[in-house]
Amino acid sequence: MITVFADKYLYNIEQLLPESCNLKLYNPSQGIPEDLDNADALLIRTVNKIDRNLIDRLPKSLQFIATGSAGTDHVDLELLKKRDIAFGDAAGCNSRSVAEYVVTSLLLWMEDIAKTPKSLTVGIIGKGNAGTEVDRLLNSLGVSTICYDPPKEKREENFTSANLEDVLSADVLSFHTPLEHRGVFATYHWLDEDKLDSNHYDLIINTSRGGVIDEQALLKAYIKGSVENFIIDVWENEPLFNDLIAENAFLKTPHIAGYSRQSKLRATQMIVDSMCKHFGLEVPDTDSSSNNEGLKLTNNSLKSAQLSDVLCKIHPIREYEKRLKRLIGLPPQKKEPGFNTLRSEFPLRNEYRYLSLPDFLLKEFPLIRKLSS
Ligand SMILES: O=C(O)[C@H](O)[C@H](O)COP(=O)(O)O
Repeated sequence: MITVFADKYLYNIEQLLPESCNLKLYNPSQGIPEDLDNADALLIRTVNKIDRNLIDRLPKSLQFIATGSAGTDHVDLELLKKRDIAFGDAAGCNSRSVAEYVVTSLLLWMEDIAKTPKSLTVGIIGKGNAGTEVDRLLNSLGVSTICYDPPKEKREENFTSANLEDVLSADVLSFHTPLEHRGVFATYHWLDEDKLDSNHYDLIINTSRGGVIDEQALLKAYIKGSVENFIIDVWENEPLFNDLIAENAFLKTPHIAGYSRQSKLRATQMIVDSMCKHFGLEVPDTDSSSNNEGLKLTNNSLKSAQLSDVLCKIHPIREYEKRLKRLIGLPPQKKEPGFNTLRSEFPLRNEYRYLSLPDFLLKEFPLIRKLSS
C-alpha cells in the first residue's frame, strides 16, 4: 500500500484515488505538513511551493509529486529531476474554463462600452492549451485574433507565431503564457512600461500568472489613458493583491478563471492517472459523468434580460468579484486567508456545455448558443 499526502481541496480526491492507497489529506493554508511520514506520493495545488527548502525535507520514501494544475511555476522542476523525483501535472485541464472566462468577461465589457465582436482584434499572448481554446472560442464568436508564441514556433514546425509588432497593435491583449523568470523566452513582466508606452489598448485581460504583467506599469498606463480598461484574475504576490489594481479593474476575480467542476475533475483525474502509472497501480474506473450536474434556469428568471444579465446568471464571475471587493483594504493577515477561502470554498460552476439552458434563451442570444456548443 502506498501513502499519498494530498491537498484536501483537490476535487473529489477521496473518490478518485484507488482504495489501495493510504490517503492523508492536508490543509494547504497550513503549508505542506512538516511530517510527511513515509509518504510515497505528494499531490498538491498551486498554493504550495515545491522549492529547495521543501525538497530538502522530503522523506527518502517520496518518489512522486504532482500538481492538479496546468501551471507549474510553483515547482522547482530542475531540482526535482536532479533528486530523481518523478513529477506530474494537469496541463490542459482548465483550457475550456479559462476560455469561457475570457469570452464572458470580454462580452460583459463589450456590452458596457457598446462594441461588437466584429469590431475588435484580440492579441493572444501564448498559444498553448488555454490560448488555443481562447482563440477558437473568440473566432467562433466572430472576433479576430492574432496569436503570438515564439517558443511554440521554435518547438513546433507547423506553427508560425505573429510578430511582436503585430500582436502589440491589437485592440485587446489576453495573456496565456506560463510564468518564466529566466531564459530567452522569459515572461516575467513581459508587459512592461516600454511596451505600454508605445501602444494603446482598449482592454488587457490577464488569466495566466500575476507576474507576466508589471502591475505598476499597468496602473501608470491606465492613469495616462493608454490602457482604457483591464480585467485581472491573477495577481503579483497572491494570495495578496494590489488594492489599486483591484479598485480600477473593469473586472477582478481571485484566480478562478480556470475553475469549473469539469476542469477540477479533469485535474484530479490526470494526476491520479499519472501517479497510478508511476507506481504500477490500476487506474480506478470512476464514472465522472455523475459529477456533471446541469444547472437548470427557468424562463421566469431570465425573461427580458440583457446578454450581461444572462451571462452573470450562468457564470459566477460578478459574484466572485463582489466577494473579492470585500477584501480590498484589509490587512494582509485577513486578506490572505480571505483570498484563499474564496478560491477553495466557493461552489464550482459548470462549463457552459454542461448547463441545460432553455431554448428561448438560446434563440434570443445566439452568442450563448455558440458558447455552449
Ligand atoms: O495553473 C492552473 O491550473 C490554474 O492557475 C488553476 O486555477 C490553479 O488552481 P489551484 O491549483 O490554485 O486550485
